Amino acid sequence: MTQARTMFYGKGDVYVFRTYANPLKGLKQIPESNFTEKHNTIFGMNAKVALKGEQFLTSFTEGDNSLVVATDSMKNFIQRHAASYEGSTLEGFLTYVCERFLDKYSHLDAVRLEAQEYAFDDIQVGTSEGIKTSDLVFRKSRNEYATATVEVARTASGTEVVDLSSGIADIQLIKVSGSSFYGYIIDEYTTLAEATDRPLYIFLNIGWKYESEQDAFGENAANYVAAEQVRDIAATVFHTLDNKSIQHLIYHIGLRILDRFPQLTEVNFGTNNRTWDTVVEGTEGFKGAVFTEPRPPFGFQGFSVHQEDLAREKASANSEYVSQV
Ligand SMILES: O=c1[nH]c(=O)c2[nH]c(=O)[nH]c2[nH]1
Repeated sequence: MTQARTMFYGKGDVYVFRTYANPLKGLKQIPESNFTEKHNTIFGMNAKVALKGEQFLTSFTEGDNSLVVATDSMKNFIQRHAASYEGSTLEGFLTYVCERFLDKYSHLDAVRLEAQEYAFDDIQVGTSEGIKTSDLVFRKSRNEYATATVEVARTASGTEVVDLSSGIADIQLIKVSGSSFYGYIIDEYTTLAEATDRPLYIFLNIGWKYESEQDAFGENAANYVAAEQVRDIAATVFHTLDNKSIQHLIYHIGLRILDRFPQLTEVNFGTNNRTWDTVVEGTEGFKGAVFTEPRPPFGFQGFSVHQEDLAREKASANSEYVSQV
C-alpha cells in the first residue's frame, strides 16, 4: 500500500499589528452579550503559515531550492498584506493572504494559515470631559483570544476554501456555587467525594464552523460570530445552569451558541477541569470556604454539538434546554 506523503513547510510566530484596520460594525445583538462592534484600532495576531505543493518534493529529496519560497519571505508576505487588507475579521484576513500566496506562486497547491488574535483591551483615561475610553492608549490583554484556521487550495478553475474554522482559546471561568458532581461510579478505585456544590473552575477552548465561509469574512457583519459573543454566551450559561458536570455544561453552552447563530453548523469544545481543592469547608455559620489551586493531573473533555442536537432538543417535550437567558 502506498501511503500519502506528508509535505509542507512554513513559518510560525509571525507577529502582525495592523493599526486602524476597518471596524467590524453591525453584529447581531444577542441577549447574552453587549458586544456589537470591534473597532480594530489594533488588528493584532500571531500567525502561522504552511505552504503545500507537490513541486516541493525535490527540495526535500535533492536539496533543490529553485522553487523554495524562503520562510523568511513568507513572514514578510503576511505582514505586508496586512497593510492592504480592507476587511475586518481574522478569518477574512487569513483567507485573503492564502489567496494572494496562490496568485503569486503558481507552483503552490494549497496554503494553510492559522492565527491567534493578539488582543489589546480598551482602557479608561481622565479627560477634560471626565473619564472616557481612550482611542489612543490600549492595554495588552492577558485574557482569552480569538483564533482562526483557513486553508485555501488551488482548483481547476481558481481557488477554494477547503477548511475554515473559528474559535476562542484560553477562557478561564470560576463559578463559586451552583455546580455539582455526583452519581458517578463508586468502586474500589474511587477516592473522590461526591459534591452537591463545588467551586467549578474551568478552562475552555471553543471552536465553531460556518455553513457558508462567506459569513466569516465580516462583509455582512450581521452573520459574523464574534469570539467575544461566544465568550459571553459561555459565561451566561455557566451562570444559569445548575450544572452536573463539565460535560453537561458544555453541551448546553453549545446548544445556546447554535441557537443564537443558526449560520453555524458545529460548535466544539476542549475543556479542562481546574476545580479548586478545598482547605476549609463552609459550615452553617460560615458561608465562605477556603480553597487552593488544584494539583495535577487535570481532567479534560472533548465534545462537538451540532444543529441536529438543537433541533432534537427543541422537538422534545421533556428537554432541559432553555433558550432564554
Ligand atoms: O465535571 C467533571 N466531569 C468528570 O468527568 C469528572 N471526573 C472527576 O473526577 N471530576 C469531574 N468533573
